[in-house]
Amino acid sequence: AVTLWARSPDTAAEMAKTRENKERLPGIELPESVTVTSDPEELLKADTILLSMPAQTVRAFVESHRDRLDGTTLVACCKGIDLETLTGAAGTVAESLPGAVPAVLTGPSFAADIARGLPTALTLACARPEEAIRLQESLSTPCLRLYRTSDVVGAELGGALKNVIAIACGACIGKGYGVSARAALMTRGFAEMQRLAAHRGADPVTLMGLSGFGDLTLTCTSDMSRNYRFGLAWGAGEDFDTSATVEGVKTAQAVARLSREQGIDMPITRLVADVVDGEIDISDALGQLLSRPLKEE
Ligand SMILES: NC(=O)C1=CN([C@@H]2O[C@H](COP(=O)(O)OP(=O)(O)OC[C@H]3O[C@@H](n4cnc5c(N)ncnc54)[C@H](OP(=O)(O)O)[C@@H]3O)[C@@H](O)[C@H]2O)C=CC1
Ligand SMILES: O=C(CO)COP(=O)(O)O
Repeated sequence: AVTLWARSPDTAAEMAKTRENKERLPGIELPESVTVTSDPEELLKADTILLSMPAQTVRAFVESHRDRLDGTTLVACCKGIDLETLTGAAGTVAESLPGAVPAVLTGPSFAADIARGLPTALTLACARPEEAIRLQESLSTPCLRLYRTSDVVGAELGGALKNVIAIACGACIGKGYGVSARAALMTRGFAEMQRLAAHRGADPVTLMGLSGFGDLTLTCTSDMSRNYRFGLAWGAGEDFDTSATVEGVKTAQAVARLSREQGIDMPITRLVADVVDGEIDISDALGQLLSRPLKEE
């Protein structure tokens, strides 16, 4: 049985009545088998909980429901790095809930595509082999093919870091710099992702898979992506809906801090953070990238 827990009783009641989330996923009917609730005690009944919320909200959520979540398998579906602790959601779960099993579900996928039953392939990461197999089997469907890895750190970082590069790519296109420049940003952005992941002990192979290269490709080239669209609007000097979840903004700030503190070369990510912080504009950021000393690839 699947239960959809919403934090707001009004939202849960509306979804239970209309079988739709008009704000978040309009036009998609909830399957009959899904029960909707806002009762936190329902969390106690679950053997597996998928955390589908913005990355910056996970820590407070986990802490406020600590007693209801400890001992459960928690699958992080969010893609971001916590601005205060500089960890991803699985890292937050591991630190806050010693009895829980952290896992990650990530990879190239728009919610609207999955909800429509379009074919999708994702990465399921869990350090415990038996639990990884259980999750892979129970979350796969005829349209949703899950690949398995034990590299939680690598899977989590790929999904978080690509959002920052997607903002840069959107800005590049929005500013009119062209698709060749975007290909350069994607490739050199991927090099930054690999560098940080290696520093964190991730397997480079994970980054080359769905959760890294796969999601980078999707997010940097599709205007279904909020991170990419945010960058597009930024580059074009247009307004963007501030209520939209654009994970790459805070993740850029978090990762820029991490790269400075740990001495990891991540020029694109740092410049996205500088532009977010209003320290430089996009043309200056490009100028800085192009004027760096020439080096080996
Ligand atoms: N949308 C997509 O296509 C994909 C999204 N993701 C990732 O999933 C994560 C969530 O994104 P998405 O669902 O699109 O974002 P949305 O902004 O559409 O929805 C956020 C959800 O989180 C809930 N929420 C917000 N704050 C809290 C909180 N403090 N405690 C509990 N629940 C909260 C919201 O509830 P409420 O409605 O009450 O505000 C809502 O249900 C992000 O990290 C994103 O990168 C990953 C792959 C695809
Ligand atoms: O992660 C995603 C696609 O895999 C969703 O991207 P956005 O959060 O940029 O919309």
